[in-house]
Amino acid sequence: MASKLDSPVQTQVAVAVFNGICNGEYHGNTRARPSRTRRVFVQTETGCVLGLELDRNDNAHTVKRRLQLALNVPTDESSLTYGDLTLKNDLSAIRNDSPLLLTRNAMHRSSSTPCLSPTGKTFQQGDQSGPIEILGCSNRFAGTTELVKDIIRAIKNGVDPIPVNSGLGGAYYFRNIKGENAAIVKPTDEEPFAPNNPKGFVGKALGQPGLKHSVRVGETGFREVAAYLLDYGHFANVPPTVLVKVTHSVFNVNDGVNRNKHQKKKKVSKIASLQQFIPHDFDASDHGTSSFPVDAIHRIGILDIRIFNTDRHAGNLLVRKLSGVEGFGQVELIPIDHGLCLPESLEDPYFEWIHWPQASIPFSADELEYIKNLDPVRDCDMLRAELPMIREACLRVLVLCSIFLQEAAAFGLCLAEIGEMMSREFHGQEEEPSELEVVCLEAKELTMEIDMSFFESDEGDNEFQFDMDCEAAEVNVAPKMSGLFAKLPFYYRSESFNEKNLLAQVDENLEESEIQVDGGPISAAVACGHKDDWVYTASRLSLSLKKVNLGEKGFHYHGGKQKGKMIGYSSRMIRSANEHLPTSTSFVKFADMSEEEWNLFIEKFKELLYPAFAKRRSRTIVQRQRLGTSCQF
Ligand SMILES: Nc1ncnc2c1ncn2[C@@H]1O[C@H](COP(=O)(O)OP(=O)(O)OP(=O)(O)O)[C@@H](O)[C@H]1O
Repeated sequence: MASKLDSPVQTQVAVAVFNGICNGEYHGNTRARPSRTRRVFVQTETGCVLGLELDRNDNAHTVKRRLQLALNVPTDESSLTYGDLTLKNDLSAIRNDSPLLLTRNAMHRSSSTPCLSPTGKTFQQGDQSGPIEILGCSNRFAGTTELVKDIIRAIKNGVDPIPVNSGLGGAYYFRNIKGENAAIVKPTDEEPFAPNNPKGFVGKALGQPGLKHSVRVGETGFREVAAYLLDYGHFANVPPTVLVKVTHSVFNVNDGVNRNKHQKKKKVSKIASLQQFIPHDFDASDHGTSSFPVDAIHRIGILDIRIFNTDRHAGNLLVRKLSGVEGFGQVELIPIDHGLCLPESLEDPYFEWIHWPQASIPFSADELEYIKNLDPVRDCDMLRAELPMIREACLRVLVLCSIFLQEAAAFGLCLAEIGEMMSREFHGQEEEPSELEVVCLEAKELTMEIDMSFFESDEGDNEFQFDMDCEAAEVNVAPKMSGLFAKLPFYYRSESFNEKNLLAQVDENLEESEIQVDGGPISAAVACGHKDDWVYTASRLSLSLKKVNLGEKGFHYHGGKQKGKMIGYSSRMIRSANEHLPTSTSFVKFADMSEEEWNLFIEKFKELLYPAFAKRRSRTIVQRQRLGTSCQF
């Protein structure tokens, strides 16, 4: 079959239930769907959305055959994916209203065949379904249904959406019948670097690593929804957010040479996040932060830590002045833009609040209670049910960060300390793993069986691979290691990289390190009740450092693969979906662990946390002593 993939996306055609059009069964949105069918939305890597009804007898092959008709691409040249799953045959895991991604296989992707896009005239018609459809039917979205109805009424009355100028991605204010902003809609194919980004940030296909390497292009939308769903009880004030299929002519479609040619003429359908518009006065970058309530910052910070937010800059905190006598001078904070949370592996997070004084004030009793009651396992189950396309690796980040938060808060660390432990430090061009990452590296080593033959130096590369047992290298290594060692918990550090000395150092440090817990100074070891674990941990130091390459370009962690075998395949096939992510930017990955390894890893992770917290606490005390009393609250 002759593929016509070399034509760029000329129209981003929404084909409502196009199989219905093909077989003459489609009767618009009013058709009662037989219970055995499910509707899915197939999104091509260029952002085109095709509605499709699945019959009970359908399998991946029959679906691809139907897509072949629409897109004129041979079925063996494309893959159909659903979150972590590459659909080979069975479609039973697919839920109603799910978005699937159709991508061309790598060998068929070249600059001369750039796009999967509908070709036949049959498919070049407007969407016959509603202008906005919520994907998923959970009662958690009940509040948003009215909002969507208001917007649909406005659209039908000619109140068009308005493009938002700020931000890097495509975004649109959808309005109510009075012309007031009611929601902000962000199409997934208009994100930064996505094919239809209207602001010039293009160049990647959906599913490829995006602005943040561990968040794929086209996958910020469900993250926005995840943040809302995780914000139980509206604790952090995330505005209601849903995933929608939305059809309108306002959206941007890049068209190669004739960019945006059809933008104003054609209705196109997109998968997008839709978030309630919250009227506000400014954002946190426009205003001094001293008036920001402590509890609002704590609540937003707690959310940011749970979801490992990599994008909490001041522009993503809206500020609303409270009116009335009681509210005079007070403000409300509204956190927005959670598209870069829950990365597939640990990155460098960004927490604007980290140096705000409010973040150094201890958590209140209510906040501690909220943190204690978090249940990451339940959170994952909820997200799997509501957002079945979410990747398992993202859920592992959620679990890890929730545990980290719970243990840190129970230990007595404040928000700023927890945020600092999660943040990387940069020395010149070099990026160092965060304290959290160092703990993860160690926990991973304790979890995995080490194949010593893995440790080989990279020939022809300037990077130095640290080998703790190589005494000859000690003198040279020490200066280079100082950066990492500064980050390592003190029980790891030793001048001579010798296990015996390490243990001695551990004991010495244990004696020296007195920390304040509940008002009284006690030794870190006693406070944590983990002294034996510490000794064990120190004896394993060599293992964790051996996989950290040090060189002029910084640290590179080589985890996951062992010589002669691949470790960590889970039954859910999550690793295969992770292959496109560049390794250089992540020190720690979770996708390459099997269920068993993951569970063991979490156990080890928990064991290692207390000494790391004690170390952080002692650093904080030293910092405060240096700064004097002016910083005390
Ligand atoms: N829920 C909301 N209510 C009111 N205004 C909003 C809301 N969400 C976003 N905005 C406004 O729209 C602008 C762009 O939104 P947003 O920052 O989410 O887009 P973005 O393209 O992801 O931006 P960035 O490049 O900063 O990541 C914001 O600066 C803010 O002014």
